[in-house]
Amino acid sequence: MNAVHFGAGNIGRGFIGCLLYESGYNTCFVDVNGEIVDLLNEKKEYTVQLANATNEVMLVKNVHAINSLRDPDLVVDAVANANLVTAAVGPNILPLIAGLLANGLKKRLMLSKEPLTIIACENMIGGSVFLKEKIYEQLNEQEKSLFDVHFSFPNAAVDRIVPNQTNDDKLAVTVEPFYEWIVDESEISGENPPINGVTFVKELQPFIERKLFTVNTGHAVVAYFGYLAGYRSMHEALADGQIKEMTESVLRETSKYLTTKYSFDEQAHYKYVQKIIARFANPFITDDTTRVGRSPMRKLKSNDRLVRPATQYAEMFEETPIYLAKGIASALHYDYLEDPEAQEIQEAIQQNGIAFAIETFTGIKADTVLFKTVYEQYKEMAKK
Ligand SMILES: NC(=O)c1ccc[n+]([C@@H]2O[C@H](COP(=O)([O-])OP(=O)(O)OC[C@H]3O[C@@H](n4cnc5c(N)ncnc54)[C@H](O)[C@@H]3O)[C@@H](O)[C@H]2O)c1
Ligand SMILES: O=P(O)(O)OC[C@@H](O)[C@@H](O)[C@H](O)[C@H](O)CO
Repeated sequence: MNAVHFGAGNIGRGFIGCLLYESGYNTCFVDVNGEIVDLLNEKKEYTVQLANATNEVMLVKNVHAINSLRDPDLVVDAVANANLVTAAVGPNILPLIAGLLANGLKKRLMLSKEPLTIIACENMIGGSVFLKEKIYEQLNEQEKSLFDVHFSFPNAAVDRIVPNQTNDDKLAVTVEPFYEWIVDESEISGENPPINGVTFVKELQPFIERKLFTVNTGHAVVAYFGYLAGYRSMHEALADGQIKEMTESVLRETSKYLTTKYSFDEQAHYKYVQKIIARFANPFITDDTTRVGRSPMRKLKSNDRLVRPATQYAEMFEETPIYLAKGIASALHYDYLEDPEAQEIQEAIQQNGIAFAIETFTGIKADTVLFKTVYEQYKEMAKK
């Protein structure tokens, strides 16, 4: 079985590649990082080490790679011959891989009538459907109808903390032991693709919201509160009692929203939250506040981890989630020089003021109490 995976980065090698190998696939990574591509082609294997007391190391074999900038035609051929396509490139990059995927899938239709599943493994709601939309922008009506018959794009939720890597071996990845990959099988035509470790569900929404608004909301606020307090590592940030307490308060707000909306058992959800906070504090992992806080424009979007639970909470309970508002305000303060999105936000604030920035980046309506609270929290933080 052949798998093509776009993005040979942290989650690509450290999670998806690992499960694909264990499931018996030959995996072709597609990436624009020439060094990683060349190393994968030279070694044809890499290691994944668990960040726990065992330090267990797994060898991932049967891999090679294509540099999509250098050899786009090879990518088209690889997609045409694939039994499964996955991606973990980041939501902002999905539109950039859509063209090659469209060409690969068109070519595949000439070679095979077998159904094919394409899964975007990104931290976003509706990632695979978003990729599908970007691919369909490149098709005529007849091609769209054929794609509808042969290809499915089930949304997914992926969870495993994989920090930026600092190993001497550039291919080696250290990952937390925990993982979860949930795929919406209601969107799959034909058989579910055989992937060890994947949970197929009939309705993804509760799972992706639970993951995004617990793991990623909690992670993001530790990163932003931590960065503003001068911490560069997630450990330092979490060791600060005030930040830990504020993070727990944020997660109490998302828990109230999630358990009400999806009727989750409150005790079971509380345990889920505690487990996640313990994962953030895993002493065997070193993670940076600037990795976790990366791309604040993306993280502040109305459908993402900060604003969506806040607006939903405000609507559902007719009360303002004060700690989520603090989290949003802290993301608006995030000014890391090496993050272009952080710089864009800071420039917008300098040129047009914070009210403009809140409206522009979060989409929160100016006449709401939530807007006013974010505004006040931003000003309050600026005094410190
Ligand atoms: N790292 C984690 O803990 C984690 C966990 C769950 C989900 N995710 C999600 O997985 C996705 C990737 O995150 P990551 O941490 O692996 O990031 P990463 O930066 O380590 O990996 C992204 C990879 O995509 C490659 N890339 C960039 N442009 C490309 C293009 N045009 N074509 C092909 N490849 C391209 C990059 O070179 C890089 O190797 C994100 O959506 C992230 O939210 C990450
Ligand atoms: O990847 P991002 O930028 O959406 O979010 C940063 C981290 O919160 C994220 O990568 C987590 O480590 C991951 O989602 C854990 O499953």
